[in-house]
Amino acid sequence: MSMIAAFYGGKSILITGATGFMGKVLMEKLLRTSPNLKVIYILVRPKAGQTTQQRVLQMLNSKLFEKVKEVCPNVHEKIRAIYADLNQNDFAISKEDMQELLSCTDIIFHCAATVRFDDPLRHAVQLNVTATQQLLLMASQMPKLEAFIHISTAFSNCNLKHIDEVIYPCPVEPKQLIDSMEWLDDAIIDEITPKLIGDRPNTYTYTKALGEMVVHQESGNLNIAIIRPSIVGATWQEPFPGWVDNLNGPNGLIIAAGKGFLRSIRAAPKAVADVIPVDTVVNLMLAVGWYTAVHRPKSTLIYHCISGNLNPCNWGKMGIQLLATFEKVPFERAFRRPNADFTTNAITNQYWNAVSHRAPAIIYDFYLRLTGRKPRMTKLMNRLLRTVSMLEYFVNRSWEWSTYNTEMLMAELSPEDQRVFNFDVRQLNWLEYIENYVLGVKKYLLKEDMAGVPEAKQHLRRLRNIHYLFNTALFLIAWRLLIARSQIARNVWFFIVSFCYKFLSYFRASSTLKV
Ligand SMILES: CCCCCCCCCCCCCCCCCCCCCC(=O)SCCNC(=O)CCNC(=O)[C@H](O)C(C)(C)COP(=O)(O)OP(=O)(O)OC[C@H]1O[C@@H](n2cnc3c(N)ncnc32)[C@H](O)[C@@H]1OP(=O)(O)O
Ligand SMILES: NC(=O)C1=CN([C@@H]2O[C@H](COP(=O)(O)OP(=O)(O)OC[C@H]3O[C@@H](n4cnc5c(N)ncnc54)[C@H](OP(=O)(O)O)[C@@H]3O)[C@@H](O)[C@H]2O)C=CC1
Repeated sequence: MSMIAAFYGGKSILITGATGFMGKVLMEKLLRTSPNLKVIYILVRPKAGQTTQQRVLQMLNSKLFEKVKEVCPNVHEKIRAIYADLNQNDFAISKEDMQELLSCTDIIFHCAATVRFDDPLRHAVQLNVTATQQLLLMASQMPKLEAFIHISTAFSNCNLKHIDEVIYPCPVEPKQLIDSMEWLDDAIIDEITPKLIGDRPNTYTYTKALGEMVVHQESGNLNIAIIRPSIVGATWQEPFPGWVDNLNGPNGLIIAAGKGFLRSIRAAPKAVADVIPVDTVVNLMLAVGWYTAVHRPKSTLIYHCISGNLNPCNWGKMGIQLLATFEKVPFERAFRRPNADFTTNAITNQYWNAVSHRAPAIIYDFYLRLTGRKPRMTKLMNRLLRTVSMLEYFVNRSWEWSTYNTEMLMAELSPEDQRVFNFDVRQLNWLEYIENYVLGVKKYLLKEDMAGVPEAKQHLRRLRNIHYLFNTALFLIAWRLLIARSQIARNVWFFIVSFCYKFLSYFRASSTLKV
């Protein structure tokens, strides 16, 4: 019997960010392995015209939750959605709901965050710092609370090369920053943002670091742990391989590469691609929740959830495997044939962006205009290149994270728990994982049917022929223009033609002699 699964039995668990990528997988695993848990409270806001209840229903009816319904048919009853907006005071939770949360919660998993790299500092501070502070305040009023698990990111200290399982000091006091956000206007905040974030690449990593500092400062008597996952990718094994549901991290780029929009990237092929499957992160979260509540470590432990030091894969290898999979199971209606060129040189990158990305987009828009349709490819390409430029920081560097706490925890688990809550990434086969990842992107993000694969392959063959034709035509035109303008080119041309003629004559003469 799994000790961890038994631990969650009968518990009331509060999850923030449950509608997000990680939150959904966490809920699914909890319900599947501990169907006798008491309740999962989730803080949900209405969104895109849907009420909180509608959102939860839609989520539970998705493919991700199909398996869990077999072991826990009353899954709807186990989840209690609470209207909340983490940007509001007291999260805009009603008095009755707040009372219930305060008196009943046993464990908190704090996953909610803004993960956008370009969020204005005010918004990122509000969600990643102030909301964490408010949640800690709430937690301190929960008499039954056994553990508070805070999800940060391995990149919160990405300005360092080697990162230990400690909280590093921030150049600014989080409380001072929170206070200043109240009286500074947006224009001034935007102006000082680059100075504040310093050598971090964006407001996301900066505010996640501040969030950790707040957790450290306001932990009081709470039993707290911090988990720092690296780049979270599709599921590895559970509930089934390859599940993804948003365009963050590698997902958007896999689509862009598979559809042939993105054919080269400024990235170091040897840099470690520190991707970690979402189910691995969730298994570690649940193990940490159990360990923190049961063993009550004296200080806040930080756990790095990364793949690089145990089972490294690099971007070059990932690119090759992606191409091999696109070959086997291509995405439908590709714009161009997939390709994955890497360069670390900024000028070469500009060149490839112009030739391989912008020029085809302009030509395609010209074709759309000619056929009476609205041009759209240039706009799409500019947006994609902007996204790629924001991710470049993470694909041109490697980091080293120490993993003593994660390894200690692995050793603490019983063999059964090591199996059910497996977070040992050494067992991951990258080639298989990447293949399933691409299949998952195709099925769950692009909603493409496998029946369309032969047609997609046919389409790629057509694109290859168009590519050859286009290149031949371009070469002939360029050559013709050169011959018209340059005596040297003309001489070279006559030399090649006469050489070929002589070669053919010799070949014909020698074959006649043999006869
Ligand atoms: C040559 C080929 C290559 C070969 C292959 C080589 C290997 C390939 C492997 C790949 C290497 C992976 C490197 C990963 C590094 C991750 C590092 C993470 C480190 C930290 C991890 C964390 O701790 S935390 C999670 C990370 N946090 C994000 O990852 C959010 C990012 N994101 C945003 O910060 C905003 O998204 C941003 C971008 C501002 C746009 O902002 P924006 O306002 O312009 O756009 P919006 O987001 O509003 O979206 C507008 C439309 O773009 C669509 N779209 C959104 N994202 C898209 C996307 N990535 N690719 C395409 N399309 C995307 C969206 O679906 C909308 O489509 P529509 O308009 O049709 O609805
Ligand atoms: N994905 C990754 O690669 C990595 C993620 N992380 C961390 O993991 C955690 C989860 O990330 P992930 O699941 O990928 O992120 P998502 O963007 O998928 O989910 C974010 C969640 O936060 C919720 N949220 C955002 N704003 C509010 C608000 N004002 N009120 C209530 N809820 C809100 C979202 O709700 P809604 O659905 O309403 O928008 C959503 O449920 C984050 O803390 C992130 O920093 C760390 C490393 C890597």
